[in-house]
Amino acid sequence: MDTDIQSAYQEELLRLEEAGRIISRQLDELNAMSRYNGSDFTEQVLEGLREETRHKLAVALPEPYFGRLDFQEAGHSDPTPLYIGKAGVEDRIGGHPLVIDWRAPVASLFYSFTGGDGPAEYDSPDGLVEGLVYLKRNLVIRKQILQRVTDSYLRGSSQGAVTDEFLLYRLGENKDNKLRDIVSTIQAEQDKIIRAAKNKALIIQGVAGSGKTTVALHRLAFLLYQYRDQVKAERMIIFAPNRMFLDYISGVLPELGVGDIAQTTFADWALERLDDNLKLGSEAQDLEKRFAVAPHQDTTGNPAESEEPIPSGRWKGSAELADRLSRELDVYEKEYCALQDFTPWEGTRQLPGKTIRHWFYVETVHEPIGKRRQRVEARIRRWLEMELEATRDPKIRKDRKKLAGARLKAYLKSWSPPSALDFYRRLFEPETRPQWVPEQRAEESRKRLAKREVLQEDLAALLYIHNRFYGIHGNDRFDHIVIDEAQDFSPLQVLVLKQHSKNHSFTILGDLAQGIHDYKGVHSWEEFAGLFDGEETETFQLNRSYRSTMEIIQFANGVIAHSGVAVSPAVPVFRSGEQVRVEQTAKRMPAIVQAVRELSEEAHGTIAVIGRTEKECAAIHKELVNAGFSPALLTASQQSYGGGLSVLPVYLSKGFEFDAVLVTDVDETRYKASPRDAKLLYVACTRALHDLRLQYTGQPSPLLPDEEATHS
Ligand SMILES: Nc1ncnc2c1ncn2[C@@H]1O[C@H](COP(=O)(O)OP(=O)(O)OP(=O)(O)O)[C@@H](O)[C@H]1O
Repeated sequence: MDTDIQSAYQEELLRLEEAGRIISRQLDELNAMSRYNGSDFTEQVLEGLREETRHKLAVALPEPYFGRLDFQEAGHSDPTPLYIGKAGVEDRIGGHPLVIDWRAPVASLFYSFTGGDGPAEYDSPDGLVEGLVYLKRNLVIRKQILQRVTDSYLRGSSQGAVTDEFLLYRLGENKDNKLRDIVSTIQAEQDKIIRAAKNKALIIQGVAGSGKTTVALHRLAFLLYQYRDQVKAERMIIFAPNRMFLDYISGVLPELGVGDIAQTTFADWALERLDDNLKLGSEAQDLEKRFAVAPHQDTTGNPAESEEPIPSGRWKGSAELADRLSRELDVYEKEYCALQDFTPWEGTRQLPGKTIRHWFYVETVHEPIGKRRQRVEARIRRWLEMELEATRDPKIRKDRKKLAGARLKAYLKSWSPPSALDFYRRLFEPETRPQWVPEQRAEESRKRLAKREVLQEDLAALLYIHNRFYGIHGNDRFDHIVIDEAQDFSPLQVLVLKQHSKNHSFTILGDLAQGIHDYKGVHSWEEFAGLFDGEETETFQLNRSYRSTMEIIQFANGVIAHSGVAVSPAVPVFRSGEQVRVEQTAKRMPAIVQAVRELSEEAHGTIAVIGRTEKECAAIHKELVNAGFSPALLTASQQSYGGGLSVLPVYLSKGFEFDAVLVTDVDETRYKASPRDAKLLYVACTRALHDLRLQYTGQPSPLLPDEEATHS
C-alpha cells in the first residue's frame, strides 16, 4: 500500500470506529426506552418516530456510509468532509454531520461531480450553492469493517476527471437472484433522472443494461424523501411485465429503506379494478404462439405480422381507439336513461319518466353515469316510500309495498347498471358493431367475449370504459406511477394510467431496441409523449450500459444494427472481459451440456441457457437434468426467480441478467434477418454480464455480427 492510501485508510478507520460508537450509543439509548403501546395519540406518533430512528440506526450500524466528499462552500475557509450513506444519522463528529442521507440535496454533488478543478454546485432549498470539491472517495464497509478505500478525485493531483475504478470494481462482481441498489455508484446521468421534478411524465429511452429499472426504483426512494409531505409509498405503484420479474426486482426498495409500494402487472391491476368476473386468456399460450418458429417463414419476419397490417394489440391499444370509444360513450350516455312513467300500483300518482330523466340528465349530470344511476334509483325508492307512507291502512300499505316492489324490480330490469364488458362486447356484435370496427377483428373478439374471456390487449379499453362509467375515486389515484419495460405498453394503457395519476407524475422507461412485443407496444416514444401536454413531459436518454463487458456490448450492437430501430447503440463502460464465443456444433445437445459444464466450472453465480421457444427449453432442461445439473426451467407462469442455473426462452429473458449466458440454436431458421428476430437476439445477448456464448448447428443466423465488427 503506498503511504497516501495507507494514511487515508488509517484516517477512515478511526472515523469509522467513532461513527460506530456514536451510532451504537444512540441505538442503545433508544432500545433502553420502553416501547409505548398505549392509546395516547401524541405518544403513538412519538413512538412511531422512535421506531423509525431505531430502524435507521440499525441499518446504518453495519454500513454507515459508502462515500465521502470534501466540499468547500464559497465563502468558507475550509472544506467540510461529507459522509454519505443510505440513511442520514444526526450527530456530529468534529462539528460535521455524522452521515448524510444520499437523497439530501448536498449529496447530489457526490453523484453529479465528474471532475475538473472548477467550481461545483448543487441545488438546495435556499437556492444554488457553489463551492469547490477537494476529494471524492468511495468506501466499502461491511459489518463495520472497512474493506476498501478508493479515491476517485483528489484536487491538485494529476488526474483531472473522476475515475471509474470503483464503479468497475462493483460491476465486476457476480450477481445473485435479485437486482441490487446502486447508491454508492449512481452515475451523473442517472442521478439527473432520479432527482428530476415530481410533477412530470419522465420518458426514458435507455439501452439494455443502462440501469433503467434500478434508476426508477431509486427515484421512488428519492421522491419519498424529497416530497415526504406530498407523496406516500402506499400511493405509488410500479408496473412490470410479469410476476417473476417483480420478484427479481423486489429486493431494491427494501434495501433503500422503502416499503409499501405496490408492484404489479397491468393485467393483475386491471382485473382487480374491473371486478367483472372476467377470465384472462392464457398468456403463456399466446407467447408460445407468437414466438414460435415457422419453418417456411420468409426472411421478412413473423408471418402473423405480415398478414395483419395493424396487429390487433396495436389497434386495441391505440389512442385513436380512445377517441372512438369516447364518441361511442357520448351516444350511449345520451340514450342510457330512457325510463318512462312509473306506476307503483293502480289508481295512484305516477312518477313521470320526464322527472326521472331530469334527475339523471340535469341534476346529477356532473357525475359518471354509473353513479348517476345509483343516485336516481335511490331517489325513486325514496319517492316510493313517501307514496306508501301516505297510505294509512297498514294492511293496504303492506300489499301495495309488495306490489310496488315487484313493479319497481321489473321497471329497473330494463335499466341495468352500465357494464364495461357489455358495452365493449356490443362493439363486436353484428347488430351493434359500429362501422369503424372491421368485421375480421369483430369476429375473433366476439367469440371470446361471449365466454367472458379477455386478452391482455382488451384490458386498457375495458378500463377506459369502466372509468367513464364509474369515475375514479381519490383512493384510485396515484402520487407516482412507474412503468417499466414501457416499450411493451400501448398508448391506451398509458392514457388509462394517466387518469389514475395525480399531476401526471410518471417514470416511463424502456428500450425500443428490445421491443419484441411490437405487435402491441409503441414504435416510438412520441406515441406516449403525444398523450401529455408538452410541458408535462421530459425525455431522457441513457446510452451507457453498465451490465455487460465491452466485448458483449459491441457484439450486441452488431446484432441490433439489423433491427431497423433508430436508437443509439449502447456505449460500454470500459470493462473488458472474455471474447464472445460463437460456436458451430455438430451435435446440438451434447454441445449445450458441455458448454454449461464449462460455465459452471468458472465460478459464475448465475448462468442462463437461453433457448428460442419454451418447448425447446423444456427439452434442454431435461437433458441438463439427465446430465446431473439442477437447472430451473423458467416459464411464463413462473412467479419467482431463484438464481443459479436457469433455462428460459428468449422472450422471457427481458429485464433479467446473468453472470454467464449461453444462447442456443442461433441458426438461420430460428434467428432470421428480421427486425423481430434481431431484437430477440439482442435481448438474449444483453442479458450477460461477464461471459456470453452462442451456439448453432447448421447455418449461422445472418444476424451474427462479423468478427471484425465486434473487434472494432
Ligand atoms: N451506476 C451503476 N452502478 C453500478 N451498477 C449499475 C449502475 N447502473 C446500473 N448498474 C447495474 O447494471 C445492471 C443493469 O441494470 P438494470 O437492470 O436496471 O438496467 P436496465 O436498463 O433496466 O436493463 P434492461 O433494459 O436490459 O432490462 C444491474 O446489474 C445494475 O445493478
